[in-house]
Amino acid sequence: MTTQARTGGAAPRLPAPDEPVLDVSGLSVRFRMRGGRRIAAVTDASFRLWPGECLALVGESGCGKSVLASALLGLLPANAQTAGRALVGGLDLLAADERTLARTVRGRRVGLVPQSPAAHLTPVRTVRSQLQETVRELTGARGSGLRAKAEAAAERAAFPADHLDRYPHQLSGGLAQRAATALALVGDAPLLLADEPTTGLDRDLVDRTVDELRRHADAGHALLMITHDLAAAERIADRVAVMYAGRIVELTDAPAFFGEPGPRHPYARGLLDALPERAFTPIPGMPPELGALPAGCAFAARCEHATAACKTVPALLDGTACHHPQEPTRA
Ligand SMILES: Nc1ncnc2c1ncn2[C@@H]1O[C@H](COP(=O)(O)OP(=O)(O)OP(=O)(O)O)[C@@H](O)[C@H]1O
Ligand code: NI
Repeated sequence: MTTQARTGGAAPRLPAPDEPVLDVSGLSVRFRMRGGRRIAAVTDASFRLWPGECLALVGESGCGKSVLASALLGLLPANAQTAGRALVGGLDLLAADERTLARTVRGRRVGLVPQSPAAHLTPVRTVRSQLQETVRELTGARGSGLRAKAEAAAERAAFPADHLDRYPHQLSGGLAQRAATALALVGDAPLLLADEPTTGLDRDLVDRTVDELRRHADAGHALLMITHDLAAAERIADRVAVMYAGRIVELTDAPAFFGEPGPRHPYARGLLDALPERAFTPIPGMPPELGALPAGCAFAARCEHATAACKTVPALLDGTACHHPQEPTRA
């Protein structure tokens, strides 16, 4: 499915600096499976995103990051059930019907750099043609302005001009990624969701893409950046949200997270300590199945600090959902 809207008109204005661009509360997503099994992909996520802010959403593969983003765009499959609220400019994205999502949300209020760009590009059309169509739909540009705007969009995402006449199957993963980023920036949506926007790029291009996304945020847009790449997160983010088994377990300022005093949730500490440039010590054990979550804290089975208290689910208090938040001890 294309994530760009299909009708003409100007992009919505950016909200005032004192209004959140996105206000998510109690967002949960369940997948109903055959045999009555339910997968708890996202549970009770609450956060706000402000104009000009980048929030990096990090966590191991399968913890629910992409499902959270898909829920905001109404892109979940039919067996998904959502609960909670996600307000953008007064509209609850979780309650909006498909027509509203297609006409006013995707590409306009909320842009998406999808996790699998190749699957989101139209296979039978060149990158130039897709960019021009998106520019026409989302900005109303016509005639010669169209070509120039499409080329400028490509340039912003470091997509080489001499590859614009290629078809998606003629692109490497990294080039498809950049084409998807270019498409996502066109509508100038107040909120941009970037799901692993640097996958398949070498370090220079990671930095270039991240810096372009940072400029996009600095221009007043809100950016939710989903990534495995903690170095990229450190480079771009104002705040960091750590997800574990479908829940946000830590939500804190990026400098405090990556520097001093460091994360307070033992899982978040473990994520950082697993980095080669840090302790290079992986967290022992595996995350639980989202179809069979334990009662209580989902991290307890892997946590050296776990006690009987961890048999209940900890609330997110002061940015950490843990019964034993770690106090700063780093040297
Ligand atoms: N359509 C679906 N039906 C059932 N389960 C699903 C569906 N889509 C996703 N899931 C499950 O939801 C969980 C969260 O998936 P999600 O794609 O959000 O993970 P992620 O954090 O984005 O991982 P990655 O970093 O690998 O992209 C996974 O356990 C996944 O198997
Ligand atoms: Ni994902």
